[in-house]
Amino acid sequence: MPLPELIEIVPLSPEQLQSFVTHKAEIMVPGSKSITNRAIVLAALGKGQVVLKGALWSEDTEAMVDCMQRLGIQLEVAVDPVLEANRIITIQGCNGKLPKGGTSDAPLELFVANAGTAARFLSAMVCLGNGVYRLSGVPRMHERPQKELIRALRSLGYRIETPNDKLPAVFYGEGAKPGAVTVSVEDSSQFASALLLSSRAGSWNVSTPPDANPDELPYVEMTRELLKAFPHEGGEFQIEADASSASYFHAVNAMFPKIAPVRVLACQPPRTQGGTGWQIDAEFPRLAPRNHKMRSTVQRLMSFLTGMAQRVCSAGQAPRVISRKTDLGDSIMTAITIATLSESPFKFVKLGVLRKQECERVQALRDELTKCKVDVKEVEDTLEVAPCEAAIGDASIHTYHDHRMAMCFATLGLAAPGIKIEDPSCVRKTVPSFFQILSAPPPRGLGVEIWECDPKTGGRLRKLTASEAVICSISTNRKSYVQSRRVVDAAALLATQEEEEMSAEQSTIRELQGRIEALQAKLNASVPREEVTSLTAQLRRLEKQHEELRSAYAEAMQRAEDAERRMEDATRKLEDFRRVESEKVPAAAAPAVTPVKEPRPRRSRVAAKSQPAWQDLIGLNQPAKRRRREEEAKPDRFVCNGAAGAPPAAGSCEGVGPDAVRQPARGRKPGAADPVEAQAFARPSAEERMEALLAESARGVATATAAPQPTTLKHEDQPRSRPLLALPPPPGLPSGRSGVSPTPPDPSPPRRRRRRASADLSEEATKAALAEAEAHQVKIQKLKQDLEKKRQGLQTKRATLVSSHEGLIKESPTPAPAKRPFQAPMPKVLPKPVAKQAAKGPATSVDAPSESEDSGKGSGYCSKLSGKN
Ligand SMILES: O=C(O)C1=C[C@@H](OP(=O)(O)O)[C@@H](O)[C@H](O)C1
Repeated sequence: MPLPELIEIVPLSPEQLQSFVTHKAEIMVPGSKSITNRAIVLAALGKGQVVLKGALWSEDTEAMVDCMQRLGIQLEVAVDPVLEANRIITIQGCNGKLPKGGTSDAPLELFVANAGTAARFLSAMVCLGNGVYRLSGVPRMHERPQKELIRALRSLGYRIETPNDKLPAVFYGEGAKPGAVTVSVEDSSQFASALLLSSRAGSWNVSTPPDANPDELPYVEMTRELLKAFPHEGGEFQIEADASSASYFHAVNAMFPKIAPVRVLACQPPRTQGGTGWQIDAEFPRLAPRNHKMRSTVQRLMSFLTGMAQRVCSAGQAPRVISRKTDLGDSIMTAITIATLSESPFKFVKLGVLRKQECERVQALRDELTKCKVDVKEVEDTLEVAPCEAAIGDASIHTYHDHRMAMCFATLGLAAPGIKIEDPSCVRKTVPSFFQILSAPPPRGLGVEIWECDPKTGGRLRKLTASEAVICSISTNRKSYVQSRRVVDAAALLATQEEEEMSAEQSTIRELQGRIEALQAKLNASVPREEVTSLTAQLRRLEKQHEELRSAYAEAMQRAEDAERRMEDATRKLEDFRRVESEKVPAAAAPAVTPVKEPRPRRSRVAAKSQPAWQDLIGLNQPAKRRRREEEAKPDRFVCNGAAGAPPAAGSCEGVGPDAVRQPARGRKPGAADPVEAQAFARPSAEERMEALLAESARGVATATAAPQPTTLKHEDQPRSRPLLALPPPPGLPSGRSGVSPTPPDPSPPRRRRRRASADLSEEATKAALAEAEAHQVKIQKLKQDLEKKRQGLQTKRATLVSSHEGLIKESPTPAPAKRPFQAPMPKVLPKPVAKQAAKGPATSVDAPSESEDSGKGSGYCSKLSGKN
């Protein structure tokens, strides 16, 4: 049964503390994880049978034992009568020859959970095997460094396959390969330890870089010392209690120094006090920050005097510095957690490796201590902790699956109230019995009150008994161990399979993405950006000019129509005048002829509009027009004396038409005999007035046709010889306007032509403008054709690329990309409308014009290209 999700540690009460004055808690710390896992490797590679006593039984050592069994190493796990938390492990050495190995198709799977020692030590060891091995762990283990070790092993000639120099990785066991190797310990000292542990069997000469300070390599030193002390040919080996695990109980003494409630049993003293010195953390009791408020009077007086002396010497209290490299190992986390209880500030330095361990420990410590209102600062790889001014505690501690985070803060909770530990079961990694020791009644434990809390509200639910505080995953015999392993294995296998599937999917996705990017790049490269841009700009310019011409043309037409209207008015007036004049002719002089107007198909205004003569409209053919009008005014036949249909008699009315009517008036000299006539002739003659009106309308036409020309037009450049009206009309004008025949020869006399000089000029201008418009249009057509060709080429390319991309998508076995509808890669450089069309998909390709194109509404690039503008 695992521990509850959230527990609260109740600080030791004054009564509890008082009870420890007379009866200290006597705590046995389980075996060292580091030594246990080293000893298992050494025993497995050795010759005879080795019995390991006091071996730690925790997640990390279980992982190692399990891997050994998978490798075919004969191994027995038995209860250790000395300490429930330990085991006696009997191992039959394989003499450097691993019995089992997999194939490249089915490598032998080794799952190391989050055990750094198992991961590193086994990486080196399996290279000595015979076959293929695949090492994997929990996700965090796959993030932890492995690169330098893999590099070193490769340099010795071993084959290792890993995409990122981390786990999971496949190792090819090729037996011993004598050679020398230097390995850096910057990321982890375990790299050097791993090589050293297998160095005897592999005939490797392992060294650390010459500049590496041996004092900074306590764990490598531990390995070297073990190599010397281990019974490689068989025998018994006693594993020391774990000094790092002991640090939590020594910390209780440091927090309550006056009472020092705990006696920590079976732990090696520091080397200076006759200990083996294998474990750097044996130094913890000496270096641990002490809670000054809880010190005895003598201790406080001593501390006061020391502080005074320090203040006098350094004008301020210098922080105490503790280094992760030379002073403490894993137990530095314990020191950091309780440092705030000391009266002096602390500076913990060289913490870089902590960032790459079970979690990012520097940040984790900083964040969780800050939650507890501890004044802690992270400066590069240093944590600076100030003495607490106010009360600390009252926080729910996130443990990041890190056993040491849980144990450090639970320890702090014995002095600081309101500390709750999330996921306390994570202590199973190295001290599964940790909370059992805390809660067990003295002298086997500290009798600490532990509450199960509601994970949501944080409220207390119930007090745990000591037996409930045990993590039951600890198996007591081989059988239960095997059973528990099966469960763990199944879960691990599932996790590994899932991970493999995921990574396979991810790599397929990555591959596809790469191919898409390559295709996109290819597509981008195939589009001649500059050319398209300049052609588009040119086209826009020409379209603008064309537009200007069109509006100028329309304006000119409007003015011409106005002029024509005025001309018609003038003609009407003239005719009226003539009628009046003719009525004045004496009846005798006038032949008795009544002009009968035959109905003739006269051009209606509407008809005239639909079929106008261009010259008529702008007044260039006024004489012709006038003749036509006069022609129309002429009676087709004359009725003499009321006899319709008979030709007039010779001498009387034969051949007499309107001219005959006019003749008398013309022949007469305007004189004063007739006052009415005199008055009439005092005014300008009809002809003169007609002339004036014509001139006026011609002026109007001239002004109209001299409509503003686009400044860009070069008049002289335009081909003048081309018949003006053969041009297609500018777009937007009624088509009838363009249907007129070429200009007939001008029948007007030279005098009239002179009068029409300005009109002629404007005709020239109009001709030139239209010729220029036509030239532009030809140019535009040409450009459009070019563009169309290019665009079609690009469309074809794009279609090819898209279809090949779709092919790729179809090829892909993964459902992931298929879930997302494929977005055809947009040729970014295409002009907007093309891009729009491309986005619509292949259905609106160039070959199948879009609806908007058909309906003529398309203002897009394609509709323009297909000449619908
Ligand atoms: O060699 C060992 O047994 C260990 C080395 C240290 O790791 P790094 O060298 O990776 O810091 C230590 O933190 C770990 O708990 C045990």
